[in-house]
Amino acid sequence: MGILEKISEIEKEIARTQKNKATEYHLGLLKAKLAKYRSTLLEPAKKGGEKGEGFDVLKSGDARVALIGFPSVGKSTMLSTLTKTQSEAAAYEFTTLTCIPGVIEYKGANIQLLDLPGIIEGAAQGKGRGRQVIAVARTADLILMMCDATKGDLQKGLLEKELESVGIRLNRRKPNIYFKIKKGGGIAFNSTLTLTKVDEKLVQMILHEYKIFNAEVLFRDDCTADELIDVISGNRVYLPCLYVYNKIDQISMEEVDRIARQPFSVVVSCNMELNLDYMLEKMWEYLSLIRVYTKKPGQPPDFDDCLILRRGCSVEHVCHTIHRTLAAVFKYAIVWGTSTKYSPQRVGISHIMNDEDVIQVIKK
Ligand SMILES: Nc1nc2c(ncn2[C@@H]2O[C@H](COP(=O)(O)OP(=O)(O)OP(=O)(O)O)[C@@H](O)[C@H]2O)c(=O)[nH]1
Ligand SMILES: [K+]
Ligand SMILES: [Mg+2]
Repeated sequence: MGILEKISEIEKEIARTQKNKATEYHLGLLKAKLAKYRSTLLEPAKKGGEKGEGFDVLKSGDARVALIGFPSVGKSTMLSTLTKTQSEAAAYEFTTLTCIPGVIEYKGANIQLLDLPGIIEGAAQGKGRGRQVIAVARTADLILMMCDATKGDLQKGLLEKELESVGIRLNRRKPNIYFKIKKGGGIAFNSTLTLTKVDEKLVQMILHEYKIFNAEVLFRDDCTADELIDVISGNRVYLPCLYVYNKIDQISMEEVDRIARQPFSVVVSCNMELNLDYMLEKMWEYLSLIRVYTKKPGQPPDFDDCLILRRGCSVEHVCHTIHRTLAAVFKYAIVWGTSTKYSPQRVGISHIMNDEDVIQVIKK
């Protein structure tokens, strides 16, 4: 039996197994098996097989955004509208066959936008260019999942399932489970709170399925068996995702309103250039980017040129961005903006910066 058949067998068995207390362990075990087989699909393709030609685009700029969606939802139209790059758009499916990079200039940042071939159900198992597209998606900082607003909610669910099956977790946090393989001592299992979704026996069974007999496992949240499997597998990526519903020029106002209210969703029309500004604003927010302006002593801040950093970054990150040796000679900094109680305020190297703060670094 091939891997794909094994996967499909297990999926079928999971589907027909009723979920209750008596089947809990059996299901947990099946899920662990499924995760193991699926991870073999992530391994690079063998020589002579499918190659990633045209897909290994170099990362550039401050962040990378990947356009993922079914064929003909308007991905290429979006790239051509938002960047200086033109990507062929047409009414037939699979117009785009490789990865086409463009640059969005927004709030002083250069954001790399990647147009990709459409993906379909079964993409994760190699249908179309599915595996190459998914490999690129894993390298992105944000997924723009584009759906055709005229086609209802089906596309979203199918795409999520494809990405989910190859270990891409959208809009979710990493499970708060401490996990460490040991040389001996058996399985040390603990939790910091009462667990309602797994118990020690299930955890042991799942670990044994992975042939792990010595490990320390500490649940710091009421996590599920699936989340434990994610942690053990270790090759999961956690990405923010914005669902972009295109072609709203084709649907009723009521329908537009309904879709726009869904979580993580924006509605646009690339052809008519409707609501793209709002989408860019959301994209910026989901990327967690911030702008920091620098100021030299006795001079006004340099508002023409900002540093692009991630939310939560410290003065130390700012120093490294300015020059790699600056942190070593750092004495203190003066910051104007919303991150301080007073403006200006003297801060240390671990101070956390906010969007649009101004900073002056004082050297030793
Ligand atoms: N009505 C309408 N049509 C659109 C809109 N955006 C794109 N289209 C049309 O949708 C069709 C497909 O657009 P593409 O940009 O080629 O779609 P794609 O997702 O890149 O397609 P593939 O590369 O084949 O996966 C074209 O005929 C576009 O003109 C829109 O906002 N409204
Ligand atoms: K198309
Ligand atoms: Mg295209």
